[in-house]
Amino acid sequence: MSRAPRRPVETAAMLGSASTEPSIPAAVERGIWPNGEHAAWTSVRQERWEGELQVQGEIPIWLNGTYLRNGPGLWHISNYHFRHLFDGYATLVSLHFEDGRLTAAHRQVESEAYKAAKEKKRLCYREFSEVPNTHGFLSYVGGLAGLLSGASLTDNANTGVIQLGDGRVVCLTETVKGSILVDPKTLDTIGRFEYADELGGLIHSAHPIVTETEFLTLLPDLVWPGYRVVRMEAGTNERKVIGRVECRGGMAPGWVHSFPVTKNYVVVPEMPLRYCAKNLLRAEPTPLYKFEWRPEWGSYMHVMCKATGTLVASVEVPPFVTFHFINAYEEEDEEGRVSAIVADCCEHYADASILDKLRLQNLRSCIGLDVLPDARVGRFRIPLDGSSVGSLVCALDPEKHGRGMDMCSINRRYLGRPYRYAYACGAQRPCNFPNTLTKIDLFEKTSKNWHDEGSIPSEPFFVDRPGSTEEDDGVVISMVSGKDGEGYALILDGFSFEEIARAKFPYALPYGLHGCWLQNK
Ligand SMILES: CC(=O)/C=C/C=C(C)/C=C/C1=C(C)CCCC1(C)C
Ligand SMILES: CC(/C=C/C=O)=C\C=C\C=O
Ligand SMILES: [Fe+2]
Repeated sequence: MSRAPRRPVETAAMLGSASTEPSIPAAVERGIWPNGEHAAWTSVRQERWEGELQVQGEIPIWLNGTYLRNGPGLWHISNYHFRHLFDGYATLVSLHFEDGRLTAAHRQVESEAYKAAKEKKRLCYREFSEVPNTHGFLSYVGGLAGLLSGASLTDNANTGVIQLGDGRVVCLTETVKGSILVDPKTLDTIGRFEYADELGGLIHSAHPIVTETEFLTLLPDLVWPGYRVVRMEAGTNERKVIGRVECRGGMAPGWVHSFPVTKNYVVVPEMPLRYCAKNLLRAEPTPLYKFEWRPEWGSYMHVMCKATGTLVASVEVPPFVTFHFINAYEEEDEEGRVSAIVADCCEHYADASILDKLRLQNLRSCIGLDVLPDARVGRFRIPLDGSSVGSLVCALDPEKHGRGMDMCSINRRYLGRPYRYAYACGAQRPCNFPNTLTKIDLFEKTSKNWHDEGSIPSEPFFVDRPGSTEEDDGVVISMVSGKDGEGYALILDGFSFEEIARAKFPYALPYGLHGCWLQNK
């Protein structure tokens, strides 16, 4: 049984084309998108492009380096259209700043999944919600074996991009095999990042914590429900286990898209949104995809000492749903002993329906409708005094960011330390997706917001000014998909949150997820 295409073939000639000149259909130039779609949710026009951008305003002369952003930018193969935002093949975008000038480029990441789809003109690996066609019992068994061995899992590294302490640049997703080395100058795919250890594991957190000295991540264990906390020293490919956390509740670990750290501790969240074996095996997606909602299994925060692997706390907390932790830090009592950990996240009021709201059909068809579920800065307090319960509250009035918020960054120098400012996408309602950029002041409990009607900005990424001493002394970079088929790189001042420069791309780029900054040495 072959699947019927869900939507008519799009105009964008994509798989296979490698032209460096943008070819923009006349209708798109006039701002009319095929099927009335927004550029944010329309597949990237071509495999690659690079060129200099004209800058309006002024790029600070100190901003010297490259901002890389990854995301799922291609949502169809031939005439087969993917369902979910997270299914798209990875599109890597770069903005290279030098002496006030800006050159940009984008290029598809050449994962095995992408190359096979291009060659065979069909889906060949399991993506976030898509499963390749199977026929009959034997292929069901084959599918099961492929899932258990990891052979059928995608390596489509579409979630983020990081720079390791030794300078290597890696695109990542939730599957371990989807760790792909790229050349940040050419955006060429170099090849798979091979972990030189025996840890195995098919999935990991999409958001490792990366510093100059180490890479920390979580490997969820679906067989013996728990998480291994692992560390890879900069300059090596070898992960070593720091320790293991057993799940407190239920038969499967919770989804760990991200996790927070403090100076001395790794925090392992155990969400009620759990991996689900039955849903992993299904060919057709459920509203919670590979997961299930199990609040009765409890919600927990575990705290592990980074140096020793000792579990120092494991507390029950109210149910929560988060993709992204913002930051965490240690609180001390009068004697200077660490008495609690504060961990902040983009929290969706324990409502997992946000996952299904990220279906492309919903994103494309509900523009302007107020269907974005509420979200807040959720602040956990995890006591380290032996208490069994932690708390979760709003860190500020969610109205300050339009009751929507996700896709956050901070000044990286404050990672794991007390901090004041978070940058995120927020909401100006009515909307079906975050459509503003917000700077949140967690001391004053206020915000500054940027909005361009009809536009969808991607994650605001804070870059600090070399030599700065104030936390918000720097710029915030975002890439914006405009409503009329235009797209631009946007630079906001970190302190005032006012626009200081923008530079138009030759054509709008789709929405992207996470980025990193590579400082020119
Ligand atoms: C883009 C993003 O934020 C998340 C992507 C998640 C992916 C690609 C998850 C893939 C998975 C499979 C292909 C099977 C196993 C489970 C799971 C990790 C959800
Ligand atoms: C786009 C997104 C999650 C991305 C994961 O990497 C969440 C958006 C939430 C909307 O409020
Ligand atoms: Fe993410």
